[in-house]
Amino acid sequence: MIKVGIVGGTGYTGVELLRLLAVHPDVKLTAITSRKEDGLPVADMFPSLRGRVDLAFSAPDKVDLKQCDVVFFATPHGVAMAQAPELLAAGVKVIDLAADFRLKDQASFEQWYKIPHTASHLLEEAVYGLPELNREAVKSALLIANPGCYPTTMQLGFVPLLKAGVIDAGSLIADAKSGVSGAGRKAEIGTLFSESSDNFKAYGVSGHRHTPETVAQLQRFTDQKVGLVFTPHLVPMIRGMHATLYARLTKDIDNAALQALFEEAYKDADFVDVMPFGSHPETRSTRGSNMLRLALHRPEQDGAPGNMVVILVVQDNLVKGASGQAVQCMNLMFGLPETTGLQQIALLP
Ligand SMILES: NC(=O)C1=CN([C@@H]2O[C@H](COP(=O)(O)OP(=O)(O)OC[C@H]3O[C@@H](n4cnc5c(N)ncnc54)[C@H](OP(=O)(O)O)[C@@H]3O)[C@@H](O)[C@H]2O)C=CC1
Ligand SMILES: CC(=O)N[C@@H](CCC(=O)OP(=O)(O)O)C(=O)O
Repeated sequence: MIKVGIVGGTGYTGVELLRLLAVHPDVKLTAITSRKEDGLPVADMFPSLRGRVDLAFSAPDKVDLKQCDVVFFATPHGVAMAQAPELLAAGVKVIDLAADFRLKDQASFEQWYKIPHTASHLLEEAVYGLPELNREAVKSALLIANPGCYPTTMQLGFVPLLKAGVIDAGSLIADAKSGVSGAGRKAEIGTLFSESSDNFKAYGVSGHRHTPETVAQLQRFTDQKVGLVFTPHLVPMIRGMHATLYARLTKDIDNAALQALFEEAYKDADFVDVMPFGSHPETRSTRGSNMLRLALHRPEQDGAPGNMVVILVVQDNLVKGASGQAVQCMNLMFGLPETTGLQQIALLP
């Protein structure tokens, strides 16, 4: 059994890790931290876990995380970088759901996250945990930088086209919407019911920290210089993410060949569903599951196939966009089948 520790067990990605790992056949939950809830049985805070998780939260300084085989950090940016060096030195694998190790460039991290990087010597060794694009590296990783939720949708949507060299990499557009759980469980005015329900707004339009992360990753797949306009929105739903991606075609390619590019790219990907051309994936078709669904469209111009391709991508921000993806990485790091414990079908309605 893999002994698992979770730092930040009371947040949304923390409890999502608990939901998935409590029924994972190869995992023994060993330590779950919370600074505020030290001593409280986990199932007292989350009754959905009654009978499944019999641990109590421990303050981070009261628990020896070095007894674990792997520690997940479901914490704000900056927490994992403080503890990862010691854990790695003790032979413990680390999966950070925050951004501490996502950007290889320290200056870029410090510019976007406004905190000094205190473990920059680990940036090079950290592996970006997007298995569909990085599977072999994930398998041998000791330190995983789990992608942000928006970057997962953008990369899985754009990469097959970039790799094939059929689009202009310099003019990518991503118009994405997230459920409110994407902002975490901490109290904030913007996520109050009366602020976020019956309302719809864009944010971070002039610059969002997921842009440099996504551009850096997309750049791995093309010699062209990547340019991305990314506009995130907050929508009045709890879970779910929908991205509408736009790319300008530079090659003469028909719709069947476009579709074939995606089917080929994801033929071995259990968690990417390439839907029939022209489909309209719904966020609820991924709710609670680790599946990301996408579909291609080619709007007509003057009665002929136009030169823009539109990719619709949906996922659950807390599962494929965070905790499910982190468990997918853990499975690969420990030599398990990638899908272990992640076979849930989405909840409907
Ligand atoms: N929500 C989402 O959809 C996604 C989130 N992420 C990333 O995952 C991480 C966690 O997000 P989320 O679960 O939403 O956040 P939450 O705000 O819901 O939870 C944060 C957790 O971290 C703990 N925590 C806070 N500060 C510290 C600290 N200094 N030391 C130790 N523990 C701390 C909190 O518990 P306590 O205060 O009791 O210690 C709490 O359990 C973030 O970095 C986020 O950016 C990534 C992808 C998607
Ligand atoms: C709705 C909402 O606020 N979403 C968060 C993204 C959450 C996440 O994936 O991001 P990080 O791990 O990079 O912080 C945001 O826009 O910052």
